[in-house]
Amino acid sequence: MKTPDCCASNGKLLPIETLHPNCFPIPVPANDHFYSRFGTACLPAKRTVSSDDFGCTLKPQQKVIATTHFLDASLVYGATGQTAGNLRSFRAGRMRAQITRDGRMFMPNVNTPTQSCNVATNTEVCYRSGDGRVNQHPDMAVSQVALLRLHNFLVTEFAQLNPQWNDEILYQEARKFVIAIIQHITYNEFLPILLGENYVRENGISPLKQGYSNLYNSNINPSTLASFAGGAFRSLHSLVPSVFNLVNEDRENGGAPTRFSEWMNKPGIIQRPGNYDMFLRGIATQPQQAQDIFFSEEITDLLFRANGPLGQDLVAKDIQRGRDMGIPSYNHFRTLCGLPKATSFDDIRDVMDEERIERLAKIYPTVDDIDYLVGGMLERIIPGTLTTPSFRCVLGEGFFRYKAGDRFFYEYDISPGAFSPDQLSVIRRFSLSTLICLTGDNIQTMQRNAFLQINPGNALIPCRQILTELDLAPWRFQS
Ligand code: HEM
Ligand SMILES: [Ca+2]
Repeated sequence: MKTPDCCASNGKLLPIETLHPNCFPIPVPANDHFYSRFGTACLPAKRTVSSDDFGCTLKPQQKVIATTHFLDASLVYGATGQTAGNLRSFRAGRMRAQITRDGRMFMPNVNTPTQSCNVATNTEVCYRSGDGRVNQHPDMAVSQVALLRLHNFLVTEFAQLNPQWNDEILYQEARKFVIAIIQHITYNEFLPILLGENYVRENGISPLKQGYSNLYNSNINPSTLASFAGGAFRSLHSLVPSVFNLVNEDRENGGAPTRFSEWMNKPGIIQRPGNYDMFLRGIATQPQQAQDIFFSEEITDLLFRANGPLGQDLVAKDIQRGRDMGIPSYNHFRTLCGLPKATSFDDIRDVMDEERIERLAKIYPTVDDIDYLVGGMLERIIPGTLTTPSFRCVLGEGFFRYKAGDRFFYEYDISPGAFSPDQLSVIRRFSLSTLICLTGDNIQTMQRNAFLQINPGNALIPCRQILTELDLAPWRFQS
């Protein structure tokens, strides 16, 4: 096993005074259900990058976000001009891509896969995209392939509609479209499921059905909230499955399910014949794990284990990250989210079951010590949502700000590049199922709402039918 950073090579804790200041290891109790088998008393963890690391002495210290704050498709195009430039072909607006011998498009490979992926040779697949996490697991890679294919499809269509458009115009128009559909799918299909139909409607989060939105407010800071990235949004790690089902057109298993921890940082599996479509159908078919206090052992015991017997614990890391980032305690978020401040453990009964409160009271000295992530996870789920009261208001606020604070958001007409009303109605009809149908190698059917299970009210329909809604005529330039 590789010697872990910030822990002794035998898996024991090092004396705190000998640690590098950026070390923040996680102590493991001797009776841990898994790690104790290996005699591990210490899980390596490092402090997050902060304003201090950039020589900024202003206090309080702030964490630094390595991507962009906005929903701007930086996973596809990169978060800096330099990355964006490296990913473009500078020909006909296209993104760089690799085309397999049988004509299928994937992201280009990094130069040294052995350094970036868990692969044995530099000839194996390991992708380059706008976000380093592209290779983290097969579904992440598949989602990025879909967006890359969408971009390169759009530039071909736009060039036919507008033979006079040059590389730069084609690239920017396609990029604008891809950003808009990520925003639209997120706000129209995903957030009602996460936060609840009524909540998104009542809090300005839902997209409009027609016309331009006037929600933009230059006083709203759209930066990612620490409590959002370092707390509330991580709660969805509970949904992560232990295997990915490979789903064929009959919605049956078309191959052995792939075990998560065997395919972390090893994306080549998606290029095997038939697999790209089977992963993509799997995203829309396989149920997620429940949003609850249970997590897959693939991520609590075996995260990034490479080929070894033990890995990292994502949930322990998430809790540690909250402390690292100085996220206030659970009680603080109760008051922010409209619940009364708890003066004792008994006061949390309004949102939490007794048995969980008792367990918390055994671990934390006072009710003010409960970590935000832990308290939020243990609250009762709000019916019709995937979240709890102390998470929902932070998630809602975060997503509200990404929209109300982004003057380029697709529903506004305030920037010179705003969509025309006709273009906007095409974007508004675009769904995750459109993306899957359009970018699959040979996917024939999809349910209308790909976030929800196939059922009589959300039945499989031909992709042909879904794709008739994608009419790009409004992109014909009229002078
Ligand atoms: C599918 C498998 C997933 C894996 C293996 C995974 C893994 C990770 C890892 C390793 C981190 C960094 C932990 C740290 O050192 O602080 C992280 C952070 C995070 N994850 Fe996940 N994750 C997954 C899915 C998700 C999902 C579905 C969501 C929410 C929709 C999510 C939201 C987040 C957020 C918000 C962060 C913090 C990012 C930041 O602060 O920049 N993750 N995840
Ligand atoms: Ca779960």
